[in-house]
Amino acid sequence: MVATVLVGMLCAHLLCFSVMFLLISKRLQGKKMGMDFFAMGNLLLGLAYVLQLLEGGPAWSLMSVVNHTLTLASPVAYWLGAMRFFGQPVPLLRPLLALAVAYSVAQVLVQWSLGPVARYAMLSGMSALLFLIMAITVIYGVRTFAKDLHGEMVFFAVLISGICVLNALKFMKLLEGGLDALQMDRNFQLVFYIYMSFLATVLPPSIVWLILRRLTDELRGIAARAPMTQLLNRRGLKETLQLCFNARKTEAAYLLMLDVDHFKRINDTYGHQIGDAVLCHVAEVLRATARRGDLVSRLGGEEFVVICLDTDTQGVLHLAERLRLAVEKQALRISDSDQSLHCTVTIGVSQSFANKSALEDAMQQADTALYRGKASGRNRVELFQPADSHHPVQSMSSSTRQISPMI
Ligand SMILES: Nc1nc2c(ncn2[C@@H]2O[C@H](COP(=O)(O)OP(=O)(O)OP(=O)(O)O)[C@@H](O)[C@H]2O)c(=O)[nH]1
Repeated sequence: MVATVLVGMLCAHLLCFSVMFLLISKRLQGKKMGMDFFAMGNLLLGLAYVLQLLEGGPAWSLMSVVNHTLTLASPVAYWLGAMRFFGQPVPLLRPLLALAVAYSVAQVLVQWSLGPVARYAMLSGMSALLFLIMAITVIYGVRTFAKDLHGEMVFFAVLISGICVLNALKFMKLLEGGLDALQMDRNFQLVFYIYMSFLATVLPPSIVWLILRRLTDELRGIAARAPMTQLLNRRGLKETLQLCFNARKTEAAYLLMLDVDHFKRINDTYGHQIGDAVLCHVAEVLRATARRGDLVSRLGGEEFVVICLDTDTQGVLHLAERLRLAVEKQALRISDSDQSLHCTVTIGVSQSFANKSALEDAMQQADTALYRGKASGRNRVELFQPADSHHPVQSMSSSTRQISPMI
């Protein structure tokens, strides 16, 4: 009786969460992250338990063959769903149909040649094997494809190992005690159903949590980047810098402010579309030339900021010169024409700073040095000098800046 109630509740859980997964997958539209596959996994397992309730006990019937096939197909659907979640474009229906046909034929052959115990043992053995492979893959994922989901993956590995062990025990009990081991109210079967009910309650919210994490990470990524260049924006720069200082990855940082020279002329001569292409080109050159770990951002207009971590004054001046040279040397080919467009940048470099609250000061310093560079002829690197604070270089509006030909 207790076991029947447990299995009944298990069915209700599985089928309700199947509908919920389906609704979420519809809501996610194009990028379903495997939710439709998880819905299918829950549906197959839910139907398998419905058939088990209808059967009552071990029997050789079409219903039993279908029940076993559905039971084995559901972890395969979860498995494929997990692959989808991690971005693999795997199909669902064809593998499931192939499995259903192959496993149904295998059941008939095993029942006919080895008897009913062997057929039930085959289901437990195959399930244990599937869950073992799943647990190993999840543990492998902690170190490779799912590094960012470390805690969640360990949690899944523990849960999957539990069901793997229970299926292995069932396999052995069947070999030792025959079909009697499957009586629903036996202690082992009760433990089995309690664990399955626990999984059916805990796993779906955990999967929804994974989806939520992916979505919020994506939203945070979108909010932290400028759409045109895909570089960090001001908000993204501040957040990433804070993370670097929090993780104590860096003791001190330098801020480089880069401004495209005579950018207004580029816009006026070639139009805003080419102006935008120049900004994307400069962004790409900066991204490719900066060191791994340096933070490259566009704050707006034709101004870029690079934050260099783990270096000293000599190192940052060297890097700034490398960036300046890279922009000067790499021309942008204008599409639909043989022309290529050269541009240059002027770079102001701040003094070193060691926490996020000093960021605004560092920007001010780099800005002051940048304007000194503009006043001194552009296409150059200028380091902020403490004396600049006493005799600040006047910020020049575009109308008072010296304009020299550059294209
Ligand atoms: N195409 C394009 N133009 C932009 C964008 N943001 C700002 N601008 C233009 O960039 C130009 C900046 O010009 P100025 O600030 O006068 O500076 P400049 O011509 O680069 O001269 P210097 O900085 O003194 O060398 C302005 O004409 C802005 O309209 C953008 O996203 N795309």
